[in-house]
Amino acid sequence: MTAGRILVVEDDATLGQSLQQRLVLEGYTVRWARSAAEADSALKGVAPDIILSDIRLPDGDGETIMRRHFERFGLVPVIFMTAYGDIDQAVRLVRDGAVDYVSKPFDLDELVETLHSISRRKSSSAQIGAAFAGSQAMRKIGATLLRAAEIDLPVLILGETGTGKEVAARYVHEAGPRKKLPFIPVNCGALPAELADSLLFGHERGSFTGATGVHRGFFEEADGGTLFLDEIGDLSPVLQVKLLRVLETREFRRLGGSETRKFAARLVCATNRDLGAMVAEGQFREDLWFRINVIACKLPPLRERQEELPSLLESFASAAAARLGHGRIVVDEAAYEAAKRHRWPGNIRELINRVDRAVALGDGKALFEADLFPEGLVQMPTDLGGSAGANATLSDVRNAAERAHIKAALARADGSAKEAAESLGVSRTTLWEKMRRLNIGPDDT
Ligand SMILES: Nc1ncnc2c1ncn2[C@@H]1O[C@H](COP(=O)(O)OP(=O)(O)OP(=O)(O)O)[C@@H](O)[C@H]1O
Repeated sequence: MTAGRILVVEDDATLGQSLQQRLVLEGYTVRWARSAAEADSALKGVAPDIILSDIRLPDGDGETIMRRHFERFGLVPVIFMTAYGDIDQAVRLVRDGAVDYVSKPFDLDELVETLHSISRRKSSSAQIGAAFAGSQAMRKIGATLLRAAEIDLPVLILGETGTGKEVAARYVHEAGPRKKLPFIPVNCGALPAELADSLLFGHERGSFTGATGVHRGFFEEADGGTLFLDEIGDLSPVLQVKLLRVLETREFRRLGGSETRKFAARLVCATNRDLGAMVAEGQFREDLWFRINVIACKLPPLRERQEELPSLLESFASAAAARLGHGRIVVDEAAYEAAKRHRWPGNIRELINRVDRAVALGDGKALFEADLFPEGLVQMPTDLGGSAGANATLSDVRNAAERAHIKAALARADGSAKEAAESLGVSRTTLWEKMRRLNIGPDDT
C-alpha cells in the first residue's frame, strides 16, 4: 500500500528529481509537475493527498495552484518550498490554508518526517475539511482550525445556531494528533441540574440514592481525546465554577469518590451567545471566559456565505434523493435565487431541513422555489422591487410570494398554463391576469 499521493511542483530539475526519488523510496506515489500548467493538468486527475510546491514557477505560482485546488476539492495539506525572498508570502499562505513551508536549502529528512506525520492523519479530516472549502471566509476558518489542531490550547467556536460549530470542533479533533482517541460532545444547555455533576464527572456506587453502579462521566470518557462543550454559555453558575476548577487543576473526582483523576483531554467549546456581553452582565465568569477563549474562531451565518449555496443545495438535494431512491435531482435556477434572498435564521441546519422536505414532497426530479419555501418567501428583501424588505408593504410581500408560487407551478407544468392553473386551483383567465399583473413572462417558466 502506498503511503499517499504527493504532487511535487518544482521547476528546478535537480531538486525535483531528488525529491521524486526520495519520496518514491519512502513509499509515496509521486507525480512531478515541472510548471504551473503541468500542475494544473495533474490536479484535474486523481486528487493528491499532499501538495509540495515551489512558490515561483516559470509560468505561474504555487499560490494560484493552491487556491484553485481548494476551491475544487477543499483543503488539502500544502507545503511550500520557498527561496529566501519569498518568506513573507509563505507566511501569508500558511495563514490562508497551507500547512507549512520550508526554506531552501532544506533538510530532506525533516521534510520527509513532516510529510509522514501529515499523511498519517489525512483521511477523515480531509472529508470534514471539504466543509471549509466553499467560500473565502470558510477557507480562512479552516486554515485557523487546522493550525489550532496542532496546538494543544483550548479553542472557542462562535456562531449562530446551525452554522456548523460541531463540524468545526470535529475538524479540530480529526486533524490533530488526538484523532484516534475519543471525541465527546456535551450539550451544556441540556444537562439536567440534578444529574449534571454525575454526567460530567461520573459517580461511584452508592454516592446518591439510585447510584447502583459506577458511572464514568464525560470528562473521564474523553480520556486523552477531545471534550467538546457545546452551548457553553448555557452552563449554570455552579457548573461554571466546577469547570473552572477542573481546567485550573486538570484534575477531577467522581461523585462520592476519593481518587483524583487527571483530565487529559483537549477542550473545545462553542456557543451561539455573546459571551463577552454575558461577562459584562455578570452571567458568565470572566476567569472561565479567559480560560476557554484562547483560540477563538467565529463561523459566519449562511446568509454571508452565499457562494456556498449552489454546492450545498446540490449536495443536500442529491443526498436526500439517494435516501428516497430518486434519480438525479436538478435544482431550479429560481430556487437558487430564492435561497440567496432568504435570511436562513437556522443556517445550514435549516437548509438541510428545507431541502429534505422539498425533495420528499416534490416531483422527484427537480427542486423548485415553491418546494423550498412552500410558505412563500416572506424574507426576501431584494425581490421586493429592490427596496429593503423591512420597508415592504403587505401587498409587496403578497405579490412576491404569489409570483414565486406561480413561477414554480409553471415550471413544474413545463410551461403549460392549463396544468399550472389546475394545480393552483384557479382558472386559466385568472392565471393569465395574475401573470400580467405580476410581470411573469414566458422566460420565467
Ligand atoms: N459546511 C457544511 N457542509 C455540510 N454540512 C454542514 C456544514 N456545516 C454544518 N453542516 C451540517 O449542518 C448541521 C448543523 O451543523 P452543526 O450541528 O455543526 O451546527 P452548530 O453550529 O453546532 O449548531 P447548534 O448551535 O444548534 O449546536 C449538521 O447536520 C451538520 O452536519
